[in-house]
Amino acid sequence: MNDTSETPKLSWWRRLSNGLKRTSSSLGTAVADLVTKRKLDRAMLDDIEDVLLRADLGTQVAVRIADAVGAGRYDKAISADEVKDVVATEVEKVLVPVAKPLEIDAAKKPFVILVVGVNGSGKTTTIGKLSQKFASEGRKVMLAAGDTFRAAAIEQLKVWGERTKTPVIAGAQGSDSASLAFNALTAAKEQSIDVLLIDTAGRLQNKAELMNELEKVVRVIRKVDATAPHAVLLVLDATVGQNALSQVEAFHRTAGVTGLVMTKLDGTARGGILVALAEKFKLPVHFIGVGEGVDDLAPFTARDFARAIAGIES
Ligand SMILES: Nc1nc2c(ncn2[C@@H]2O[C@H](COP(=O)(O)OP(=O)(O)OP(=O)(O)O)[C@@H](O)[C@H]2O)c(=O)[nH]1
Repeated sequence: MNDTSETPKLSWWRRLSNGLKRTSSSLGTAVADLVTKRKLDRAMLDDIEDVLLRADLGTQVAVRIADAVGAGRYDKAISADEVKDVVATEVEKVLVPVAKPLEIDAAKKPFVILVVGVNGSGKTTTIGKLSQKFASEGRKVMLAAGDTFRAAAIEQLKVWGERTKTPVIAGAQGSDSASLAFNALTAAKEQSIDVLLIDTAGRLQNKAELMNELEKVVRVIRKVDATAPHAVLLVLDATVGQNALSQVEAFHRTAGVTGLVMTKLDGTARGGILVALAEKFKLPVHFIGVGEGVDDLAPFTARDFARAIAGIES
């Protein structure tokens, strides 16, 4: 898939900027169209604000960027590259405080990671990718197929388990996911596992019954280890746009989200939603997914993301 002569950093940059191409090119094209024909005035700044809003960056950030573009530039010609530079600088400022790696505390054995999110957001795929990453760091990993709703999710996790040579604790479809999580954590303790990744069934944030079930999973895990889960990762699908805001609110209230993973940034022109989330919730963003392959999940870095979204080359 990648040119092996490239350094890993460069190949990841290429994957990131390719992944964000739909967002950056619609933003870049719109900006280029706006700035070529006239000198900067209030109307142009309003248009730039609209372009940023369409990329889902959120009102506050869009206004701030438009103000920064305008500062000292009224009645002068401005290039698209200048605007992109301002976008990148301002977006990076919002993202720096949230770009935090997921720290695995080796004193917690196992370090329990609960993975939550709405249906189809990419939880199971993300768990597979993380399992590969942790195993490659020499950690003993175990997976718990807590998405007992969907037979396909259990199978999908087993495939990832085989691929990454990771044990998978699974029950029958329809079995109680809280008791499965309990059994998995007990087994992980017995087997001196370093990281236990628990999958959960996708649930809509406004379905009280399913959200209560998630609370139960957390309560039951704590019977085995009062300090667990040590991380609660909310997996968000970037293509849902503004709906991600209410997902974060509801899952944070129910399960105490400690960090975000945003997937499918390759499939949307609205990748700016990550910036709006960072501005509003200030929750750590650990990883982003820009494809279905095992290498398409990477630690989140503010500068790279900001430059990629602004459409700046390398
Ligand atoms: N393009 C793209 N597709 C992704 C990414 N992450 C996951 N997917 C795809 O999204 C689909 C749903 O992913 P799953 O991992 O099954 O989602 P889930 O959250 O476990 O789904 P439920 O079990 O229904 O809740 C699959 O086809 C994945 O291959 C990504 O970063 N980019």
